[in-house]
Amino acid sequence: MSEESKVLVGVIGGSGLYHLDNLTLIKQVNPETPWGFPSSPITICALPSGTQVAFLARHGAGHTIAPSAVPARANIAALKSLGVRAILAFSAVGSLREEIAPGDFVLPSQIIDRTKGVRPASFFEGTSVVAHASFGDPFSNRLVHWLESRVAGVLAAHGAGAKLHTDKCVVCMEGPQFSTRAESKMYRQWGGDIINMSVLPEAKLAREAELGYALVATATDYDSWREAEDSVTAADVFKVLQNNAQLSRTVAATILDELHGAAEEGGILTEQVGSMKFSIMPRSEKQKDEDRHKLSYILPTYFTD
Ligand SMILES: CSC[C@H]1O[C@H](OP(=O)(O)O)[C@H](O)[C@@H]1O
Ligand SMILES: Nc1ncnc2[nH]cnc12
Repeated sequence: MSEESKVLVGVIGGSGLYHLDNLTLIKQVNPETPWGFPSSPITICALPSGTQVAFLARHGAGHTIAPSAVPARANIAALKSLGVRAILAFSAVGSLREEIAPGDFVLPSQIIDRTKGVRPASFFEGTSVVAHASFGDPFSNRLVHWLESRVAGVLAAHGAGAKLHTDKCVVCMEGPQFSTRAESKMYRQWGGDIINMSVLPEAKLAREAELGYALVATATDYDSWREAEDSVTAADVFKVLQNNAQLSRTVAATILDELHGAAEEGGILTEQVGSMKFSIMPRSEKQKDEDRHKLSYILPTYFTD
């Protein structure tokens, strides 16, 4: 692949976002990774400038994969295998705060994990290699900061009143059922601002693969904490999903070129590179060659003999 045709940015589309706009299809690829196939074939497409990006639908092109069954390891590994350095992940979320209205965008900076251990959450799981990734800042701070003014600009121009909220905390629940009212209120007390079923283990796996990762969340509902209101239903979510997805496409179409071009600037795309160096327990003869080979798929720097 020539320097110009590198695919540096990957986009993961969530509920309602199954394609991007204004792109020319280059090809579809479906890499079989050591963790299986991704949710759907990955579309490599070109922006009008020629810049290429990779797009992957988290729940499959026809939304056939439930949040607990998303093959997140294969998704992240497949994007990494294409040369992607950073991922913009879109997600439909419930709001746990009055000021975050349906239709608003959120760039969270923290996560509370309420998944139930049923999702494979590490590339090292089941191998003879042990690693403890640093996850205190679960998103790539510089990338998130870079996005703030760009997303705000798009919302000001095209958002019809949609606001951008930053420095918020996303609760990731297991689902597929929505939360009880008691849980929804508890998450607010814990400091949660928005809630979804998808950011984990995606963000953890991106970190293990040394990829930049930011979540662009769009609020669809007020979950179930408001006493006087009905609790959230999927129908409530669907009502705003299409609008949110269209605005997300506008965000992507507006910023992807500049983001790709920013690859060399201040490590916006590469701030996680090197982060696993001190997370992997030192090599020992007890580590199996086959496991090291498997891990070389995502971390060739550390696992190529
Ligand atoms: C359709 S409502 C619940 C569903 O929507 C969100 O999906 P995504 O994050 O992929 O946009 C949420 O996480 C749940 O999976
Ligand atoms: N209320 C909610 N809870 C969990 N995930 C969601 N995705 C959209 N709305 C949600």
